[in-house]
Amino acid sequence: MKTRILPPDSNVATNFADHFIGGLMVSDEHRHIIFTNSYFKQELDWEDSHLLGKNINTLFSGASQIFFDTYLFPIISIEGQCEETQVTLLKGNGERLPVVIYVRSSPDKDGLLYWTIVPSTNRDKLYNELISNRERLEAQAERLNSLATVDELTGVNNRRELMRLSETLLDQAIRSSREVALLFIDIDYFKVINDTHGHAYGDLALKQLGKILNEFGRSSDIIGRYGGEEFIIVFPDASRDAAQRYAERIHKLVEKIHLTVSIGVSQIKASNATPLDVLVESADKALYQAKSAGRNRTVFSDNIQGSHA
Ligand SMILES: Nc1nc2c(ncn2[C@@H]2O[C@H](COP(=O)(O)OP(=O)(O)OP(=O)(O)O)[C@@H](O)[C@H]2O)c(=O)[nH]1
Repeated sequence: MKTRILPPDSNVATNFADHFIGGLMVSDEHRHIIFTNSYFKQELDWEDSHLLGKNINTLFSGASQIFFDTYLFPIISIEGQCEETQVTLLKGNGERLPVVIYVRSSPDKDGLLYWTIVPSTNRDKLYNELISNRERLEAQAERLNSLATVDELTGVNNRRELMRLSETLLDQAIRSSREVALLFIDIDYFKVINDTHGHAYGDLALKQLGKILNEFGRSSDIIGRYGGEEFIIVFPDASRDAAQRYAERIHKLVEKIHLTVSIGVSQIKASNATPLDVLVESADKALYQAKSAGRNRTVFSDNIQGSHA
């Protein structure tokens, strides 16, 4: 098949300009418009007679004109072109249209500038879609992360996250010879509450307790649901007195939602590198003592003595 080559004098260049998907324009050394393709008439509502021979400023917003003088023309005079710049074009009917322009000076140094003008509406739309997709994905990732770490019913850390955070806190405390207290909190007679008022009521009680503990703790405290009606709080820099006061405040707060809890407390002292599971086990034993001694009280693991709230 014979290749078809267009003769240099064919009018394909003009046709091409008129079929181009954006505006093509040429301005002279006085910044007067000397050529526009049919896009200006068909899509931008400009008559040739209103543009040809006019200053290019006719076509652009005041802010865009300032931008031309301070950026676009200086760049073109140095680099010969200015690529992909967003400005505001004024349509023949007065509407404003965000466009991206590419401007290139003529290599003949005759002062002519060749302008390509493409509406950026679609580009902006695409960009906004990308942004909102990204935000959606981030929100989903955050939700998944929260599902993996937060106990859905009570809003406190789930058991796995509780243990993970507690291990970290314990490691840091042991390295810096600081004290740590672990409070094992268990609702009293919760089975009776469930049996008397129903499981949904029991759930609500757990939810309220989770909220109270979350609001009560400092940001450095780790609060989590260890199991059914059991919660654990681990907090640093806890002297015995501080842990005692902490537990007493919990007893008081819990009364407000018509519950009582028993609390077992274990501690690590400055130089004593106790592993987390040993700390949990000691607190659990102290909790058992608190239950045996009549509930609604706190017992410390080191002396297994009752102390009424
Ligand atoms: N509503 C509700 N109940 C739960 C949940 N998880 C565990 N429970 C209930 O908690 C109750 C715990 O009962 P027990 O271990 O006998 O303890 P208790 O009745 O609190 O008695 P003491 O701890 O000895 O004071 C059981 O009836 C469980 O079914 C939960 O997510 N929602």
